[in-house]
Amino acid sequence: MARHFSGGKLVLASHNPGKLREMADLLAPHQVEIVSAGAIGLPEPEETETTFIGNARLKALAAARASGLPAFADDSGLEVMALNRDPGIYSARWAGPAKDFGLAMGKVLALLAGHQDRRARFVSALALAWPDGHCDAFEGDIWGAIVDAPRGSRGFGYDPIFRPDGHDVTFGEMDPAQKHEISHRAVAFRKFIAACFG
Ligand SMILES: O=c1nc[nH]c2c1ncn2[C@H]1C[C@H](O)[C@@H](COP(=O)(O)OP(=O)(O)OP(=O)(O)O)O1
Ligand SMILES: [Mg+2]
Repeated sequence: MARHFSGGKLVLASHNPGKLREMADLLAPHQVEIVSAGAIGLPEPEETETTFIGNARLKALAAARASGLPAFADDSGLEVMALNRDPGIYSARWAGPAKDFGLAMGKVLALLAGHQDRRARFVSALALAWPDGHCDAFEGDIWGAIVDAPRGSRGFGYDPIFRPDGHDVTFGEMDPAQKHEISHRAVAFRKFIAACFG
């Protein structure tokens, strides 16, 4: 059984501004007072686990223990089928220390050159952890294709090269409200809300 969140402060254990914005948007309809990990001086932990769920738990638990408050983390990434699911859990690291996603997207496109199979999926693992070490985690995904060149400047990260199945536009071109309806993060978020707020 997942532990219920019954209001009060929640630490958003992420240092990625694009993700923090999406997490805050998704939480907006619920009774939550959010504070970001950066705002209360928490460091960015090293992501040493080998799965999205593992790293989401690690980030949420580190923030909950350090702050004494419940903490919510997302670990996510892009899996490209023809690249043996790379960059996967290394999606942030492919952008290098400068967090240059132009570089990371260029790398994906260069490695995919000549491949027929453009299938890819975004994955999001969300974890809610408590200072006593209790933690619940939820995963969501969305399938799509890698386009030939980046399109659009909305969203963040790899959004301009990912076109979700059933749509003509990339996440970089899509209205943020529509991305919030269908994204990997939205799918995981619905499971989280049903289990922890329902
Ligand atoms: O909706 C998305 N649209 C585009 N790109 C995305 C998305 N979701 C994850 N991604 C890519 C970029 C991100 O940098 C990486 C996650 O890596 P990940 O370690 O979970 O996050 P992060 O290091 O950026 O911030 P933090 O760990 O502080 O939450 O995958
Ligand atoms: Mg990270």
